[in-house]
Amino acid sequence: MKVTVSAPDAAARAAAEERLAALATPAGALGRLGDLGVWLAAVQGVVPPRPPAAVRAVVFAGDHGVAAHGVSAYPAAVTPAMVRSFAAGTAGVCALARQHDVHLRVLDLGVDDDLDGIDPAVRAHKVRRGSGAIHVEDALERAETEQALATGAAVADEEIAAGADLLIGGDMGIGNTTPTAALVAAALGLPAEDVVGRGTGVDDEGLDRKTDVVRAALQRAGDRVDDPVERLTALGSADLAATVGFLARAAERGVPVVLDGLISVACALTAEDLAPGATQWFVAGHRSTEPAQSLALEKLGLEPLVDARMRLGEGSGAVAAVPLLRSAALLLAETALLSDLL
Ligand SMILES: Cc1cc2ncn([C@H]3O[C@H](COP(=O)(O)O)[C@@H](O)[C@H]3O)c2cc1C
Ligand SMILES: O=C(O)c1cccnc1
Repeated sequence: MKVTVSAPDAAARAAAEERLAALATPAGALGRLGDLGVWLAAVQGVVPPRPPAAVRAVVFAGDHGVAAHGVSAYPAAVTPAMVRSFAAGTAGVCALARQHDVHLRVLDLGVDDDLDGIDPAVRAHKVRRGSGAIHVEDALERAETEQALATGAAVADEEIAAGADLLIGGDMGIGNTTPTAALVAAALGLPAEDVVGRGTGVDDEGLDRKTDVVRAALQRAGDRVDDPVERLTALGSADLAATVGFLARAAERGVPVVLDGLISVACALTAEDLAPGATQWFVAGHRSTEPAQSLALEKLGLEPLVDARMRLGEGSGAVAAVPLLRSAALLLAETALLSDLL
């Protein structure tokens, strides 16, 4: 099930590069903001680019079987509690989203709770409760992976139909830095020790347990991980597969995406396997403290915009980068040309 992705507009990129070089600034003085303006022109197909005005973020929530095996500093009960907090607008990313005028919605793909009383729209896409503990069993049945991938793609279509000109996929799910570290290790052919980080802040014993879980999961999955759908079935979860489907569909539809931390970037790495070329539509919002995120970004050839030692997830690092994207577009649009001043 390969997805076809077109390249961003090469003529717009070339024209934007030319305009950037002609601005009344010393050559290269805008640094990453200059590159970002050029990228925006290429993905929008217009020079100068428009500042993204309809930025829409979706938080994909789900629980992870490994959470019962000492891999997180927090209990799984936090996941449904946080989903209620997202719905109430009180999660960390909600404050950032309000500040930067980003539309945010949360969807339960696999929370291990019925979430009684919550807005039914939040639960409408649920695939299952929780996922298999990946060191002992598959995370999902293959049909569930396919359902979650299709759901994520449909959600991207909904957001694009609502007018999105920039998309963000966020995450909520205690334990999710374990399967995402495993997804990165599997995609890059790296051992567990290289990818595992402290997530919410596990101590040294927790880090050892987490490394053992990832090692056992990789061993158990074997070469099934060569196929991205099998990789998600063995090592992922419904929320992660939906995020992959969401990112792949955004690229297929030619809508740019700002990536977040480990969860987002691990899903982008998987989306690139499913939809070769998808990364051309992605920009890295921030650098997480998780080692697997940096390894995956390097593989994708992406350099993060913000490096603020954040490790929250939720899409927060991506939302925090939105003002830089808007600034980059405005700089390219509103700065005079040096030749007009002399
Ligand atoms: C209160 C709270 C809010 C969060 N918001 C995002 N995460 C993040 O931390 C978790 C991943 O880390 P680990 O793999 O160590 O469990 C996920 O829920 C992720 O969304 C949170 C975690 C907590 C505790
Ligand atoms: O990198 C992330 O997104 C991250 C890190 C720790 C915990 N939750 C998310």
